[in-house]
Amino acid sequence: MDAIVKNFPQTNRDSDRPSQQEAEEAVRVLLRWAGENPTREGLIETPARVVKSYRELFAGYDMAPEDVLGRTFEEVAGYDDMVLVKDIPFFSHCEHHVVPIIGKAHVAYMPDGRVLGLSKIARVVEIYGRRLQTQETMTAQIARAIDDTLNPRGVAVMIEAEHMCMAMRGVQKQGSTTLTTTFTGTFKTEPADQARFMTMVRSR
Ligand SMILES: Nc1nc2c(ncn2[C@@H]2O[C@H](COP(=O)(O)OP(=O)(O)OP(=O)(O)O)[C@@H](O)[C@H]2O)c(=O)[nH]1
Ligand SMILES: [Zn+2]
Repeated sequence: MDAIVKNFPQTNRDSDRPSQQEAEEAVRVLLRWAGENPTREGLIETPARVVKSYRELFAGYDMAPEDVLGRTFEEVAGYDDMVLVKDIPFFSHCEHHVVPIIGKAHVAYMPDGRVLGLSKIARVVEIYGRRLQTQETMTAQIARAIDDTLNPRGVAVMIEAEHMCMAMRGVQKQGSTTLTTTFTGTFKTEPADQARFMTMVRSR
């Protein structure tokens, strides 16, 4: 088993993937399941468009967080306080219904000599967002990826999101927000650091 599959068990190798033709046929079956006629003019190209958009919406299976987190900087004039990137918007899909999750991630860490390029934090959110998810898993995965690659003194991740599977179907509650947090290191052991993270996330 290669390292990527071991560390990121959701990651599917190309050899496990069905052919484009098989994927398009599956879309035709679902269109028929929904009550449609996939041979009508407006739907002829739809299976090809859907499978193409799946590669984009689920592009996170082809990316590994350690690739984007590998590059770090040490020259920060001794800066060793919290770095927080907040309000990172993301779209994901819930693994139960394959329906969108729409939310924002707030990600902070306490550097230990090294810092990350700021865009790399947003890229990690992208990688995990573009997979089938539960919000809890995604929150923990972002924290763990930064912890493992940067070895900071602590990581704090908060995600706030609306689950369309709760809004458009099922219980049909629009506008409810789910909040999840993962704290490691100093954010876990020092209540003051955790409180400062919360205050900074909430400040406008
Ligand atoms: N914990 C957690 N649950 C989620 C997430 N996304 C969706 N769910 C829930 O997953 C559950 C799946 O429940 P099931 O009873 O197996 O499926 P269901 O019959 O479609 O459930 P309903 O949504 O209640 O109609 C639902 O309660 C969803 O709200 C998530 O990110 N985290
Ligand atoms: Zn769902």
